[in-house]
Amino acid sequence: MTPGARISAAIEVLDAILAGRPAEQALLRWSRASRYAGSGDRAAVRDLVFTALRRRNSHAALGGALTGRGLMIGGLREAGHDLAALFTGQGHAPAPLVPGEGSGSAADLCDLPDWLRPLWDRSLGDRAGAVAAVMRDRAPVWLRVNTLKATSQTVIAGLAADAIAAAPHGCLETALEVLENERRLSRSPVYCNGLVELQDLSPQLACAALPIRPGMRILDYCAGGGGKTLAIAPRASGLTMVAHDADPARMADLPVRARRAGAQVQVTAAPSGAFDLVVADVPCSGSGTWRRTPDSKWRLTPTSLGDLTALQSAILRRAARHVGRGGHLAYMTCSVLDVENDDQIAEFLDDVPDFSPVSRYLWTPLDAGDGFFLALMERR
Ligand SMILES: C[S@@+](CC[C@H](N)C(=O)[O-])C[C@H]1O[C@@H](n2cnc3c(N)ncnc32)[C@H](O)[C@@H]1O
Repeated sequence: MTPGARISAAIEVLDAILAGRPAEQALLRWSRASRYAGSGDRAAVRDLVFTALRRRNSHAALGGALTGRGLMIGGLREAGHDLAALFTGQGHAPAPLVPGEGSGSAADLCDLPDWLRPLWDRSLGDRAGAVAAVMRDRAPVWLRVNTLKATSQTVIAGLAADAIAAAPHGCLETALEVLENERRLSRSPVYCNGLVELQDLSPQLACAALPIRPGMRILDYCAGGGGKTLAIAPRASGLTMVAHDADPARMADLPVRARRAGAQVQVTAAPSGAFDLVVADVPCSGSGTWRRTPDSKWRLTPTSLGDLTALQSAILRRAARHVGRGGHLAYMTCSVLDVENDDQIAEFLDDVPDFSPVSRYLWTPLDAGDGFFLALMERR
């Protein structure tokens, strides 16, 4: 596909997203209907679409309209492209610009929904503007070394053999940032043989901050695909790892992933008995991960956020019942919003007096990876 044809495709996909279709679905539909598009074309169109969604407000302002065409004009203007050379109307390129099109300004615009700004500002204080600005960019790719099978050094060497460059984080040696050729990862033996998992830095730091000792009984109460379960399993010997989720289908791949990682995990629909540590990685707005899923930033509404906070509160209380005396409860979200984080913990500690706070972390892209929250509490 020519550069102009890729832009036309991105315009079509963005229009479908603006009409309400989730981004992944819209991309998949376009890709199925466009057999002529190679893998490079699909990756390029995806990049154009995701960049436009990350910067939706400012690109719409620069492009003069909140439409696929407006977003692409705004994005290409911001990146300094020659619009006349791309919008030619020739072949599959978009129609030429009409006079005045694409002459808007985006000064002082923030790429967050307007209704969310007060919550965002209250949650992040003097970091609010800087975190919002970083969220306009692509997130780096991080790997977690599976220490049941490999060391960071062997992984780095194995990846290098596939021309993939990776480097460890200064504070957590088992977290590797992929610096070059990330698209080769899915075929690399290091990845296929379970020596690494794709996992952002911040949840890795959160799992590393959990108080884990050999022989503990640990319940991952919202296990989903098992990202936290598999990050915790290598941390000590003799752990009993139990994974639970209200939607068992979300855990369908967990046994295969655990086998590939060499980890022992019991999957259950009904956890029983007391645990030394219960992890509640609750459903959330994902506001810390909007670099990766930028369309969810525009889909979130005050109502859906209210529904989420009610669910988080209920899960936290249910998960707490499984913590034994002297055990810990770890509440996690990939959100930076107080209403999902500190406010939840403050209310919980007021309501459930046998828990006391131990520690609290809020990572943001300014100091780690995605936005991620962890509150650790102890049952007296
Ligand atoms: C943020 S995701 C978990 C991600 C997972 N821990 C990981 O690292 O891959 C939240 C999970 O909570 C589950 N969930 C929703 N309501 C729940 C409930 N009432 N009890 C337990 N799990 C619930 C969802 O099905 C979803 O899989």
